Amino acid sequence: MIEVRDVRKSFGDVKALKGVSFTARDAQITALLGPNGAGKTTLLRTLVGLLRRDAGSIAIDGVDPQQDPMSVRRNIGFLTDQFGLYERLSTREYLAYFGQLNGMSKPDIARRIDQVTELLGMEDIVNRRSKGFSQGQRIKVALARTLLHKPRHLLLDEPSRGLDVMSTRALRRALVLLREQGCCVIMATHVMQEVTHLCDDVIVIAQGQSVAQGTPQQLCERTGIASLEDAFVSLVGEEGIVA
Ligand SMILES: Nc1ncnc2c1ncn2[C@@H]1O[C@H](COP(=O)(O)OP(=O)(O)OP(=O)(O)O)[C@@H](O)[C@H]1O
Repeated sequence: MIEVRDVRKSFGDVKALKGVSFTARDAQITALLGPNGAGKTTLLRTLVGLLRRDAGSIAIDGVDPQQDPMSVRRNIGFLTDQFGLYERLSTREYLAYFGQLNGMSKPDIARRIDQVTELLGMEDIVNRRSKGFSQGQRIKVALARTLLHKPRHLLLDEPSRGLDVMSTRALRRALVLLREQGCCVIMATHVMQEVTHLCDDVIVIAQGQSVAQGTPQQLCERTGIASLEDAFVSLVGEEGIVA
């Protein structure tokens, strides 16, 4: 479970987070919805302890990532917008390296590489070096790395960008499986269809503030609007300004 209370973060004069609060539960996929520049990436980076918050509290299964970053990172998979692939390593070598960093045994690593390769349909690239990989291929490798150690918490920053239809479906299947296994998934996305079909809970963030949380249906009921996309626009205002 991830609990966030009144988290604030500025970069100089830019107030990226101005008070974000929510709870993301285990065995749920929680969408983080917000306009460009709303603070989603900043929030995710703060949750894993890559950025220091200025104020507020964060508890990941009760642990503050600022107090104990290593223990939090062992239990988290984080897909960022920067994939950080090593071009001279094959996908298999790259995944094995991260498996070792996460303290997995060799047989475990070999088994999991086979599983994520099948899950994400990566058979064609698992033995290729990543130099020259397409955007979709790069994101698959990064996703595989994120899933390899079966993290208790999964934070995904726009995971389906650049994926083709088959890969998007594979990603959704992988997330549903993780949810069944009790994983707490938070996913920043702009794809409303993904939210409607996949997500149990939605956090709406605008201008650095959390403005609403609920199931897609609850957000529609709250705004009196049938479509989630229109409800979202109503909640954040046409210009991304909180209604
Ligand atoms: N390192 C930084 N230095 C200065 N400003 C930053 C930095 N990182 C983020 N910001 C600013 O903080 C605000 C929130 O940015 P963030 O990337 O978190 O938004 P986002 O919701 O992820 O946006 P998008 O949907 O466009 O990816 C923006 O105004 C951005 O310009």
